[in-house]
Amino acid sequence: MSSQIEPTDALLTIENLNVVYHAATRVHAVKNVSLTIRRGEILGLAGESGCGKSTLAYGINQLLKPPAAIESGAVTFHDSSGSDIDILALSGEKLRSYRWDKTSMVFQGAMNSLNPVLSLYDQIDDVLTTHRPGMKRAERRERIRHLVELVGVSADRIKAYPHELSGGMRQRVMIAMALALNPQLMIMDEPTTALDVVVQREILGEIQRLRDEFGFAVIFITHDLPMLLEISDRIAVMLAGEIVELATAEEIYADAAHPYTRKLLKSFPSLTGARGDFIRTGESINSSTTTAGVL
Ligand SMILES: Nc1ncnc2c1ncn2[C@@H]1O[C@H](COP(=O)(O)OP(=O)(O)OP(=O)(O)O)[C@@H](O)[C@H]1O
Repeated sequence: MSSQIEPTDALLTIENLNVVYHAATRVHAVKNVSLTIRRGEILGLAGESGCGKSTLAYGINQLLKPPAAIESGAVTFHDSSGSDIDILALSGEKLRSYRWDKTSMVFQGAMNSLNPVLSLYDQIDDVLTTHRPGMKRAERRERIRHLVELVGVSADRIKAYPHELSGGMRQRVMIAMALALNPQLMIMDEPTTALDVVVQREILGEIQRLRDEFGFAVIFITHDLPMLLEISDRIAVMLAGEIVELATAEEIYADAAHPYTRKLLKSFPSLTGARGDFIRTGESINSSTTTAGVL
């Protein structure tokens, strides 16, 4: 549970958000959710499959499509410039630029959504040419090399195509793209689920290190509560569309208040080891950061 940053002020405020799917049967997927994301924090969003985590994440970034509809609520981004942005009122170009500039997303299975016919270089270059039209070619080249190195991919691989890379490397490239415009918030929806445990931990270490270096906030979504206990500053637990508990990772681990949180904790029997470490790989993530970046 590393955090050199003391997150104090609000970056994103969600107020009484309600999202409904108007499908064959009406599904009230997000119920009256209110939540504040603090600048620079890693906020874990936990809960079993179907509880509404992705719907909430997509909703706060205005990425939901019919039959989903935001029925009510407000989402406000408190920009570092001092101005507040009413996200649900954004549309068109303003919404597109908000999404990459202020908030970026790494989706579930995103590593498979890289364009197979473009090199890594060209995919990252695409983000920069679209959103930073004033940037010169040489500046973009420099930025792309820097970005891939930041996420632990050697710059001499940037001309490679997605199929030439391992899943872990592809996911690192997705994170590099998400970092491209220096966002203040990164939403990560199960970013490591498809990866094996060792690679998963390296990438988690990388995310923490980057957060410490750049100070962006992260909403990290997964059903894997032990993973969240290790990397999050605070954890929100979702059950049937509602946030039923919000506390620091330490509080959740030591003294979860809600019976559902306790049930979730119990459903991971290998949570604690003899040394009190989380023993998914036998050591705590903080002690594994030295190996982060090794592929
Ligand atoms: N397109 C859709 N049409 C109807 N209902 C949907 C649709 N997408 C999601 N839902 C329902 O909304 C609820 C929340 O789903 P959501 O995908 O947000 O949950 P989740 O917690 O992210 O699950 P997972 O971890 O499996 O991704 C579920 O009951 C789901 O069945």
